[in-house]
Formats: sequence, structure tokens, C-alpha cells
Amino acid sequence: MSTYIPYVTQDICQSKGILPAPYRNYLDIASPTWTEGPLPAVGTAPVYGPAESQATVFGDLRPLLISLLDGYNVCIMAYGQTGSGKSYTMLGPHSEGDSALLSDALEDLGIIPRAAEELFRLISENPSRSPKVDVSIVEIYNNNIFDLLAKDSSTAMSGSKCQTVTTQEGRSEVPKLTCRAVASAVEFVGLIHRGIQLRVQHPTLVHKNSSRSHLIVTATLTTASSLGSTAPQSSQASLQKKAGAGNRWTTSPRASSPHTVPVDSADHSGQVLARLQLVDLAGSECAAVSGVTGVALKETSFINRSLAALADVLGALSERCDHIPYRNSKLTHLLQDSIGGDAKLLMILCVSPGQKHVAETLRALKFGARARQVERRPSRRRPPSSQMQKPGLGLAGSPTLL
Ligand SMILES: Nc1ncnc2c1ncn2[C@@H]1O[C@H](COP(=O)(O)OP(=O)(O)OP(=O)(O)O)[C@@H](O)[C@H]1O
Repeated sequence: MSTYIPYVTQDICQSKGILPAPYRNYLDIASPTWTEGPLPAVGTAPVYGPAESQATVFGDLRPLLISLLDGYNVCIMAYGQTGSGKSYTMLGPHSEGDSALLSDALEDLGIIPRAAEELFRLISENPSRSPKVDVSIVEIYNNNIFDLLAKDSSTAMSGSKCQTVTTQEGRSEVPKLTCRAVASAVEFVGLIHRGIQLRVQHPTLVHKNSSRSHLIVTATLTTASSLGSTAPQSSQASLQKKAGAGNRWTTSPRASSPHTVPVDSADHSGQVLARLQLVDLAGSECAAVSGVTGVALKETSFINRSLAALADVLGALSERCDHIPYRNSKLTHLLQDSIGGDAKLLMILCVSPGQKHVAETLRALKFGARARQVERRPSRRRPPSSQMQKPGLGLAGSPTLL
């Protein structure tokens, strides 16, 4: 697993005497101590400072999108304390007029919209392969899963509640989850805009736009010939035209809904090539610092418990325990296949600049160290044309982390 540590500032590190020159460097996450050195090696991870652009961060993880099209499951997850920049890293900044929307500024776009664009760019490079892309968006709020695409955002306060089940083959699935076929990055991002408007936010003393839920965006790539209910492939060009391909990131969910066709995941009869999961976790939080009470305090308790469950799962995986406690939380149950299955998993640690956040920063680094100890083995390759899997079946895979 590669672990990125964005937004560590000089003041925090120099005050701890742990930041060498040059400023951008690599962190030995197992210690954790800072080491000077030109290249990341085993046990080290790239670190990004506050001045680093979103494009640079995405540039480093772009190869994962190539892996996706080569048939690997991929999961990219942002972890860190509240207000440390997880949503900024994964989605981009909030829109100034409406904190539930993303800013339109292209240079600030986060990993999710950039991944959508890169995915369709790579697909367009190889039309003979051209998989269909189905997107689902869920949030886990107070240990309940909500389908954020199940209802129209104008009529629903929140998406509809779902359950995770473990299939006979041992994979986790959310039955009847709404999946929407998208034929372009514009459509993909349009769905994200629509879904995140339903995501629960509450102001806290630490962060006025604090996300109170875990957001999980899943893109399932399926062989083109297998999905009878998705938009016909020949319509892709016209759909892109209608959605405004020249104005890629400015699609507003309020302007027009994306040209997508709903697909019930249970109806998939084709072959899944690979799955991309993009996860913006809710922030770990000390209730005394964030000043939460009432409903927000209850949310904090659920958030911290689910993050503790995630740490427990990573601990059990790293110690090769017989029992991995995936079912202790909806978060770990839902992400079971990505955390302990055959996915390439990239964990991004976000830490807040400033001396007062040192304790939380060190806690986040310890979490990263634990994740790092999970045994890594080469991912099992699934050639797109020969060894495809049925949805929900999967190949028997040993835990494989990047
Ligand atoms: N690298 C950055 N450059 C500029 N602004 C940033 C950066 N990182 C974070 N921010 C800003 O800091 C604020 C908090 O960031 P963000 O909403 O991403 O935090 P978070 O970790 O997702 O918090 P929470 O867990 O409470 O939802 C936002 O206004 C965001 O735009």
C-alpha cells in the first residue's frame, strides 16, 4: 500500500525536528520519521506540502487507472482528521455559493473528477475494448448505508437506506443499489455533483463544512457486450455532445440531469472487468476539540467507531489473524473486498498544518503505519478478454495491497 501524506507544513515538522530539507520528501511511515532521500523505497511514501497542486498528486496515482483498465480492482481512500483536506483531495474545494457543491475551478479539481476524465480518456484510446461504466454513490452515515442515487435530490433529503450482504462467494454486495451507466466524464461528474448534494454536513468548531459521513463512489467496468440495459454504445458521441464536452467540469446537477440509464446491479448478467472505488472517509475527531453536541456528537461517535473498526481490520490483516472483523462496521463490511481482497489499495493520509494538530497527525501516521504492515502480494491479473468474472463472483484473491 502506498501512503501519501499531503499538506504537512514546515512549522509542524520543524517544531518536531523531523523535517529535513528539501521540503518535499519521503516519510518512513513505519517509524514514523522523516528521511532525506531521492527515491521512495519499501517503507517510504511520497509527501505533499500545501503548495503541491492537485494535478501533481493525481499525476502520481494516474497509473492506477491504467491498472483498472488492465483488469485490476482499484481503491483510493482518503483518511485523516476532520478539516485536514480529505474532501478537497478527493473531490476539490466546496463551491463558494453552495457548500454542498464542488467548485468549478479546473486546477482545484480533486482525484474523483480527474479519475473520471482519465478513465474515459483511456477508454477512448482503445475503442476495441470500450467497457461500459456503471456508477453508484453511497454514504455511510451513523453506520447506515444510503444510496445517494436512489432518489432525485430535489425531492429527497437523503438517499434510500440499504444493507450490505456477503455473497456465497464471500464478496460484499449492496443488493438493489442504484447504478447508472455513464458514457462520458461529464456524465460521471454530473452524478457526483448530484449525489454529494445529499451528503450530510454539519458545522463544527474545527470545520464549518464538515462531512458527517463516509462517501464511496464506485465505478464498475463491464464488458461492452454484456449490459443489455445500458445506453447503446453508439450513443456515446451524441451524449457527450449533449452534455457539453467542451465544458467538461461545469455540468451543474441543477442544470440538467446526466443522460444516464439506471441499471439495477442485481440485473447485471455480463462480465465485470474491474471496479474502481473512490472513498472520502469522514474525519476522525476529538469531540472536546470540535465542540459537538447533540446530533453532531452522535455522528462523531459513529464516525470514530467506524474508523476504529477500519484500523482493527487493518491490524487483523497485518497480523494474519484467522478472523478479520469486517462485520464490526458497515464501512469495513462494504469495503471488505477492497481492503482485504484483490484490489490495489491506495491510502492517502491527510494531516492538518499547525502545531495544535500534532497529536491527531501522529495518530493518523500510526494508522498509516498499521495499513502499511498489511502483507502485500502481487495483484492477480485478470486479462480483459480471457478471464473475466461474473459480477459478485470474483476470483479467489489473496490480500493484495499496493
Ligand atoms: N491543499 C489545500 N489547498 C487549499 N485549501 C485546502 C487544501 N486542503 C484543504 N483545504 C480547504 O480546507 C477546508 C477543509 O478541507 P476539507 O473539507 O477537504 O476537509 P475534510 O478533511 O474533508 O474535513 P471533514 O472530515 O470534516 O469533512 C476546506 O475549505 C478546503 O477547501
